[in-house]
Amino acid sequence: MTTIIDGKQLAKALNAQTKTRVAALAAQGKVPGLAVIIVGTDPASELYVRSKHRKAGQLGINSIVRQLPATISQADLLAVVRAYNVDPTIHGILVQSPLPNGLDETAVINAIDPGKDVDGFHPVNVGRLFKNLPGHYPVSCTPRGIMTMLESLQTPLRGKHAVVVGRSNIVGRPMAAMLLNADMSVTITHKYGSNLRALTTTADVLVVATGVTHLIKEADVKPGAIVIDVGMDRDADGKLTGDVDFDAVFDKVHAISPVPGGVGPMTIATLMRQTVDLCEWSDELGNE
Ligand SMILES: Nc1nc(=O)c2c([nH]1)NC[C@@H]1CN(c3ccc(C(=O)N[C@@H](CCC(=O)O)C(=O)O)cc3)C=[N+]21
Repeated sequence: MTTIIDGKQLAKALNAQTKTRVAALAAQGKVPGLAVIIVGTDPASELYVRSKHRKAGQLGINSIVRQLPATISQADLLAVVRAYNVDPTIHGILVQSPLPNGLDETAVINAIDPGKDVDGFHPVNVGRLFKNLPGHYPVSCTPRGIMTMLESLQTPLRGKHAVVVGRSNIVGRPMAAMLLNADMSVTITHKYGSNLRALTTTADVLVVATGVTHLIKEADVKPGAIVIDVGMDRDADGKLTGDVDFDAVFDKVHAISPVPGGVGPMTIATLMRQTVDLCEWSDELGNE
């Protein structure tokens, strides 16, 4: 029997824990604060930002959405970020990606206080993750949520082989680091890999984040594998689907995450969790 890794259900459980932690902080007079900066009016970005804002409200997190015009200058955008850096009511700052053309996303990420970097995109936090440093720091929410999904299976990861298909800064690279930190052997490839199938068929854990609809078919997976689909693609009918042909691989694998209802809800739940983490850590991180 194949296990469907139900991201919606896992997100619900995680959000319940987060809500309890928010209540405990409230008893100390603390309210976690999240500032979401969105530049321009891209409908998909507005949709994501709205769902984060709604979830934060449900959990008792103080979420501020700051929508700025696409015509804003780089200097003015940096000034907005810096103002949140020194705002004691804000514990997490998120700049919705992608930024409109003409704005330098790297410079904006670099301007975020690493102690308020709720996306885990700042190079200081990326460096900590890649060095597997001890201590408290934020990491990228999608791969952190995927680690929670893998833990829910209660299958030992140590010594097993993970293959990550995708090398983005948001998913592929930090995912590989987290799996390596979990004592797995890790192979990173991407949609240009000419030997893709030779690699993916050796994966005990296969994480696919390419944006290529149904890139992974039945012949591309190892029997009994755990498959995590990070794709958010539209099929010919405009329906949301993943990078894995779910129906084709289903009977062959041990466990698989669906799209929708898999990684997406866990990304948002992990963002909420990490906002509360940053609030709890704020004394030691020196931003209060
Ligand atoms: N600074 C920044 N941080 C982000 O975390 C970030 C970002 N920029 N830019 C865009 C991506 C995308 N993203 C998603 C989160 C949840 C779902 C999600 O919950 N999806 C639902 C389906 C939603 C639908 O039906 O369209 C699901 O998979 O079940 C999707 C996409 C966060 N992102």
